[in-house]
Amino acid sequence: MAIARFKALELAQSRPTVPVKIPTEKVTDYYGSNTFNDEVMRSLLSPEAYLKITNAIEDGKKIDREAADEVAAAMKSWALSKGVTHYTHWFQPLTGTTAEKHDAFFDITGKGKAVEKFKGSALVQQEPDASSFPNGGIRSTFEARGYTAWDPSSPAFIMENVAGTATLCIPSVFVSYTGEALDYKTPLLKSSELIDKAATKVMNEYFSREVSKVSASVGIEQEYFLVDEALYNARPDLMMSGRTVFGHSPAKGQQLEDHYFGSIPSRVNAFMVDFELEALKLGMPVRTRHNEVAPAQFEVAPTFEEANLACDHNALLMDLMNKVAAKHKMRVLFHEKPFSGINGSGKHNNWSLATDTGVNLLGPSTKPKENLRFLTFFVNTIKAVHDYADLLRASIATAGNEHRLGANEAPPAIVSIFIGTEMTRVLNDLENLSEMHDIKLEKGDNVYLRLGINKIPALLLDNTDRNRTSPFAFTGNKFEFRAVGSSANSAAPMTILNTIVANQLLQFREEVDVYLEKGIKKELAIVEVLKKYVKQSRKILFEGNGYSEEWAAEAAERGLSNLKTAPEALRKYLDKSAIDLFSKHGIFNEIEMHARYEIEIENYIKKIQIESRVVGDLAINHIVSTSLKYQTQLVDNVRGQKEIGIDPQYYAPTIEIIKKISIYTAKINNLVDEMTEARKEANNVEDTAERARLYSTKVKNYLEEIRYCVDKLELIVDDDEWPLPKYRELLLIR
Ligand SMILES: NC(=O)CC[C@H](N)C(=O)O
Repeated sequence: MAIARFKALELAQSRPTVPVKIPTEKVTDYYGSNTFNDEVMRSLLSPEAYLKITNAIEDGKKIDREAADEVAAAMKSWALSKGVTHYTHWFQPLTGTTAEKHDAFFDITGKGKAVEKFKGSALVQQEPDASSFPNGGIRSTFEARGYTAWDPSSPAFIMENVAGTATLCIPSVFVSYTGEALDYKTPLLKSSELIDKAATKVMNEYFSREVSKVSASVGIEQEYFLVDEALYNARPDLMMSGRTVFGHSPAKGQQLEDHYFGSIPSRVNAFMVDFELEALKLGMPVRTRHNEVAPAQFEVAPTFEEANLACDHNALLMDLMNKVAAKHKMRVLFHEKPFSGINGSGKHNNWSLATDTGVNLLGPSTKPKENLRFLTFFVNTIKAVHDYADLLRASIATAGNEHRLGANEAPPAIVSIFIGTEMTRVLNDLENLSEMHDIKLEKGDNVYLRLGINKIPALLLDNTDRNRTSPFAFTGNKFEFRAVGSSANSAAPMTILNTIVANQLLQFREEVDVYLEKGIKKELAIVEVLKKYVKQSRKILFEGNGYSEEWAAEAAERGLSNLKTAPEALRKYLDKSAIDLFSKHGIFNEIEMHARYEIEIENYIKKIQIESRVVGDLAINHIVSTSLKYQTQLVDNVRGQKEIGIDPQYYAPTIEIIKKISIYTAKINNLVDEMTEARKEANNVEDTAERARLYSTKVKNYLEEIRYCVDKLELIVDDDEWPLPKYRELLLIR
């Protein structure tokens, strides 16, 4: 009997729901209580220091040494009062997880006495050894220095550790000794500044002088799977690669559509309540929880926040979920496709632009003037996505997402935009407007009426259609970038989106200004440029089924890219147009672009390499060995039947099973050998792009072929002997 599997099953089934201590106070009383927030700063800092730090938060102004010392002292006393013993610069290196190195607050004086110490200099900058973080060839190991620097715009927070201790975490950027970014946050901050400048200029010149800041906001829906810890531990593939490399689909998967929004199982509910509680204390506005489409799949969604904060919070939330799940004897799977054949997990990024005067620039309005503003930002976003679709595709390209894209409500690899029937009609009307110079305005004429812009209906959110096969969908007052994978750091795609839209807005201004210089009325000039953009961007708009073969053919005809594999997509980072765009705006220099490409491509190779090794090991040690043992039992059985004179027609089917086992096990043995050879061949290739190509084609194909044989054996071999928890067992979470 497959002892480990059945033990795990028994354990999983007998687990009690872990009780959660619910605070007696209201959420509003403890929301953000573990953050060094505005209220805390106001109460602990001198008015001068408070002003300096708020300027730094809002306008990115530098903080002088004196103020930094004061903030550090305040942070320290606040943290100590909450039982914190250590502090760390908390950053997001390009590994995809968060990093922290804890230092104690106490120091030893010359006389050997312990004193509490935390200076402004330690708050502002730290110098971790950077040599073990991915750098894409920027630094050689002998020049290992890297710096982390405090990002005052994201509040410091207290992370409670399982052992009952707590650490003060200071959100930071991470750069190399020579100044290149080695993290996700640095370019995101730069892109936020860029889009602020570009959008504010457009607002000030054409729509409102009052606006002094525009921020990109993001609401990040996080999908994930939960698996019982014992079952997880009995699946080496989950442990090592984050996904199941084998597993026959269960008789009942998601086909009855009875899980989505269904009642949440009690253990899961306790887990959700528990991590949300911690998240709320950390100032994360988590508001929504529900069952997702696939069995054992769930979602958590906070309301939107400023992009940098939203991305920090999402990275922190994932970390928190992992920690809290351990308490509940569960594991969170953030992989994009942990189970084949059912829904994968995305991280839908709901992106918009908001002014400091409280206006959502992607929100349509009933007022004609405001609608022209809405159309300006709406159409410019479409144009940006049209022009730089490949970069958006590159920004979500990973080994995990490659498994997800193209099926089960995840978008395909072709980037297109869905805007719904209402907005399609509005853009059609806009495009069909007569030439601007044909519009003769009489004195007292209403320009909006003449342009037909007054007619845009206020779109009701509920009215907007949904299209789950679209990678980039307008959902009434924001764009939802659905293609982002569930394990991704959102800062990467958001950096790209901010940059391309900012670049587009700057271009828009130049084009409108040409008309203005000719003395043409502002509204007409704006409409004329938007009209042109709609015409130019037509091919990216698609309302139909993104999975259909017709769409792939039509997209090709339209000239849209269909970058099926991650290596093909990542290569777009090295196009001249991409390097020019990012260096022009100071987001990435050429060295950084190459480094990011190298890191992503290496990561891709390593992931497939790990999967391939896991497949090889499991197939031989677990599957083939078990199958052959079972086959021997069948052979003995047939021999016995023969011996006692049973009519051969009755054991002929058993002989068929014996033959099938021989066929599949032999095939697996051969395929595993060939796959190992393919890996060797790929590993010998110096050029990373070519190596990645070999992994994404040759090596990866073997994974599927081997899986096919293993899944067939799963249907034949005695259930009592099957070593790996089956899909129906893994997916049954209570
Ligand atoms: N209901 C949904 O939105 C499903 C989304 C899907 N899980 C994805 O991969 O993105």
